[in-house]
Amino acid sequence: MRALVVNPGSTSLKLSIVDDGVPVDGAVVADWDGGPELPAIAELVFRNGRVDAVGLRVVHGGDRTGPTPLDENEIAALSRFEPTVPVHQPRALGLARALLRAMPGVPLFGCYDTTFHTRLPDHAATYPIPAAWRHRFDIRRYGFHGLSCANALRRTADLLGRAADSLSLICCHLGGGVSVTAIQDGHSVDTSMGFTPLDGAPMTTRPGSLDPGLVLHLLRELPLAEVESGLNHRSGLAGLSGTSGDLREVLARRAGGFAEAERAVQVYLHRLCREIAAARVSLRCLDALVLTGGVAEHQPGLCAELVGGLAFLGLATDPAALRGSGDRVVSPDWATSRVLVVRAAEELEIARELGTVLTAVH
Ligand SMILES: Nc1ncnc2c1ncn2[C@@H]1O[C@H](COP(=O)(O)OP(=O)(O)O)[C@@H](O)[C@H]1O
Ligand SMILES: CC(=O)OP(=O)(O)O
Ligand SMILES: [Mg+2]
Repeated sequence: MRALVVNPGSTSLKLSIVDDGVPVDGAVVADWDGGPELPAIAELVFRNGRVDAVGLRVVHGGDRTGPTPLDENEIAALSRFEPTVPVHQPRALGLARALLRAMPGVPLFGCYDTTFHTRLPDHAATYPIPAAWRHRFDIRRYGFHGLSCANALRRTADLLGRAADSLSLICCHLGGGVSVTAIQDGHSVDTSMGFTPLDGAPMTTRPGSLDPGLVLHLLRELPLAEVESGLNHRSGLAGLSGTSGDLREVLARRAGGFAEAERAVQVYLHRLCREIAAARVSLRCLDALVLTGGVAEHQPGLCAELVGGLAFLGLATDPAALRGSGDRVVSPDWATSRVLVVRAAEELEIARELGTVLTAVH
């Protein structure tokens, strides 16, 4: 089966062709403005020939436990999550509508970040707020980056020669968005992103967890739209460092001796360590910490700093292994738990999910 995979992230749009589980071609629209980018999609499909199906990463799928065919009704149903996921959901659904028009007759499926977290235990998913609010507004921890977690789990099982459902892992996704997920028995048992992808560790432009009283205070002082845009687009590393929030830029400023950039990195690492330590509480043991996403793939120095703060969990990195490339173990043999760096191959997970649903249909 040849699949076109469309992955709209907060900082880029990634397009891939996956042929029987093997990525054969791709394109990345960096600094993506949210448009449907049909010329880039058309060029990729033209170069590779007909595709059997299209898989679109949709960040919020509610309680959907697997891919669903996207038609006008399903897109309308998914649009109820646009207000709580304003950076991703409207853009993904805009792409869905454009793909339906541009590629009629090719099955289009939504594949969801939330699916991997649908079996979160009740105590991890439930917020301590009035029951009436929880029920009326479907308020619970949904969790995101699940396609990346599923891929990280599969790759870790391969690399460690273990069955996926026997592993206790912490998966740390470090991209435009950042999340930390505790994985046990093959599924998510706790995760740092919550009702929305604003929660958890600081990100490129999002703050991660905040005192709810702080948000209430801002809402008394500023219009809702300004608070919303400030928390989605001007917080996190951007807000701390006065840059775009791209870690390449933050680290370059830090190397140039800018104190705000140094503090930004320290806040980022401290809060990440807190989330990782918190995730450990949900696991029976810790077989491995898996680092994935653009930052994990391209910034070995920062990975070493992060893991340096986690020695109390039995974690360490090996400098020579960190300098290597590809999916790999980067911890020394003497460490109690492994550390791995794995590419965030969400496209492979999406293609795998498509393969499963299409085989079931035929
Ligand atoms: N050398 C690099 N090349 C690409 N991205 C990098 C590099 N170094 C750090 N990054 C970080 O990776 C992030 C992008 O990660 P990625 O997983 O592709 O994000 P997303 O899927 O959210 O768009 C950028 O925000 C950037 O800070
Ligand atoms: C959910 C989320 O934040 O995704 P991304 O990292 O791709 O922006
Ligand atoms: Mg991403």
